[in-house]
Amino acid sequence: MKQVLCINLGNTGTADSLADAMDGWDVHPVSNLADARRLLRRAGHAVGFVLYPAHAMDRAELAVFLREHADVQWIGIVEPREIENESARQFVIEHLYDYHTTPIDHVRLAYTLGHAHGWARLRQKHADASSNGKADASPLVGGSEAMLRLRAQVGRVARVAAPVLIWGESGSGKELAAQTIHAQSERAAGPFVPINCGAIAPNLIQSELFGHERGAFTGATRAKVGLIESAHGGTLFLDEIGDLPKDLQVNLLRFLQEKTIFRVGGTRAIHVDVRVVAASHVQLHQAVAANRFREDLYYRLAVLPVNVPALRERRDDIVTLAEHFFRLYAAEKSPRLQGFSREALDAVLDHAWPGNIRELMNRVRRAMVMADGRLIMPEDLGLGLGAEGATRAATALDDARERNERSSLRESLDRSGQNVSMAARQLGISRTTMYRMLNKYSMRV
Ligand SMILES: Nc1ncnc2c1ncn2[C@@H]1O[C@H](COP(=O)(O)OP(=O)(O)OP(=O)(O)O)[C@@H](O)[C@H]1O
Repeated sequence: MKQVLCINLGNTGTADSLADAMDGWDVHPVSNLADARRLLRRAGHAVGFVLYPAHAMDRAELAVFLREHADVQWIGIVEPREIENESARQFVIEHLYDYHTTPIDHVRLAYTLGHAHGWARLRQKHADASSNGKADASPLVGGSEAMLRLRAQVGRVARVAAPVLIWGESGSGKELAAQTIHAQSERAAGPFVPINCGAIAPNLIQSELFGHERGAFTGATRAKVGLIESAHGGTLFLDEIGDLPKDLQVNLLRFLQEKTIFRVGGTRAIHVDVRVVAASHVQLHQAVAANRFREDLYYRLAVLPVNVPALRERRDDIVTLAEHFFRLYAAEKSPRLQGFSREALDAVLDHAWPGNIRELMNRVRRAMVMADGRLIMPEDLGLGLGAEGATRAATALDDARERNERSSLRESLDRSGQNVSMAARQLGISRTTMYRMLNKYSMRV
């Protein structure tokens, strides 16, 4: 049965009647956007219903969500009095494939849904064909549906100048997606300047980003161009934007609005022409809700949202990527080593990849050094599956993942003599991610 997502943020009744009346369709109702994201990632719906929300805040969040999932054909259900409203009309025009007013005529709605589904499939085939043709041009390896969608999304946002907000787990490829956006944009000949907002000491971040004038503070013996200025004509990649201290969030917002900066200790406004691509491993709207991130800055940055899926959500890519990294690091291997054994590939497919693509890359590199025969064996990858692998098939994916994550953490800590930095390196994740995971599982070092 074909599946249709139904987003209902607060309206009542209509969603249930849709679920009952749409013969031949499996209607998945959700009442919040976190569930909608989860379901979409899992089922990859081609079409969806959107019940036009009554509250402005819901509408703003929904608009961001719909832009993020513009590959889905959305059909709006709107009350007749709402459609008299210009903002509702604009919403429909910008985000929806079609709309119906209540009371719903289910026969007519079924026609629309059928058309929307056909249209979605046509667009998907077209996107597949064009991204296959350009496969060599994109550094984003992978042929899974999720990856094709990501490549198409990256290509689309590269063509426009608005800010991009990339969300994805640690090591999933956010920076590579940002680099690809830059390389495919008009600014490709300009600089790509990455900044990890979480890695710069709080007392230095202002002058690192905005630069400083000579004598601005003790030790400032000469003027310094900041990272934002050094990206002039190119793209500024603000990684882990959620870690930016709140006082600097104001400065960044001002820069995004006015396109000028002031160096620390300076009085001259300097015009800087950069495109901003930000990334975060935490859902920024949650940081907004918790008052850790400015709402106005969030909406400025999230004009074009891009989701990078976790590796476990695109399992079709795992072997392709493992083989890609094998070729990439071929110079480091012994000439005898030919590739992966069947068992090693099974182990790779069985692993939950908490550290995503970076972990896969590091494990393949490690295995290429450890292997002493013609083929990489499972133990060369250091995945430590064993009994867990056997029981895995019978358990829910999430449970299996949590157990794998725990045991990977424990093993790497044991191997590194409880040294967190070393263990994080072995797992191919950052220290921050490592601490987050230790915290999540209440593990102590
Ligand atoms: N689709 C892909 N194809 C090939 N290589 C990839 C792909 N995605 C990521 N990589 C590689 O995996 C590594 C990790 O990716 P990247 O640094 O972009 O992740 P990230 O999400 O920015 O990580 P972090 O959250 O830790 O900053 C990089 O070496 C990158 O080149």
